[in-house]
Amino acid sequence: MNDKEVLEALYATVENRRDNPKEGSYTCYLLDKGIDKILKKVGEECSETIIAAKNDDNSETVYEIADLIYHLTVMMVKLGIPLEDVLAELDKRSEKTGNLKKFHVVDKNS
Ligand SMILES: N=c1c2ncn([C@@H]3O[C@H](COP(=O)(O)OP(=O)(O)OP(=O)(O)O)[C@@H](O)[C@H]3O)c2ncn1[C@@H]1O[C@H](COP(=O)(O)O)[C@@H](O)[C@H]1O
Repeated sequence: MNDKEVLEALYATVENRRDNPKEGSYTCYLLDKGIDKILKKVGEECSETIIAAKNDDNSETVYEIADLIYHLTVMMVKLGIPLEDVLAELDKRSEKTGNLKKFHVVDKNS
């Protein structure tokens, strides 16, 4: 899977848990608890990411960023925010500053 597909697969999994609840699923547990619980988890994972980054522990920081992205994805699904909206917003900013050209980045996702 390329980077974009990884995010799309995660988003689709969370939507699937919402539409087809599964016994023992942590995602279902969070979605059932509601938006306040999900936002609390986003806050916690954000703080844990900051602590790991401050400790100069890149492997722990990567782990915490992944936790944060997962909880943000649950939040997006709960709020009905499509992944495409976030990707489009990032893409718009990238076009504005010409990032791909400026840094000679090869866009492997296109
Ligand atoms: N990416 C994740 C992911 N990242 C973190 N977590 C869970 O997030 C939880 C966070 O742990 P914490 O210690 O902070 O929280 P806790 O004390 O267990 O629970 P709380 O009472 O604080 O909510 C752990 O249970 C992790 O397993 C995730 N759970 C699921 N996914 C993805 O969602 C898919 C479906 O998972 P289920 O919904 O569990 O089937 C998985 O295949 C993954 O792709």
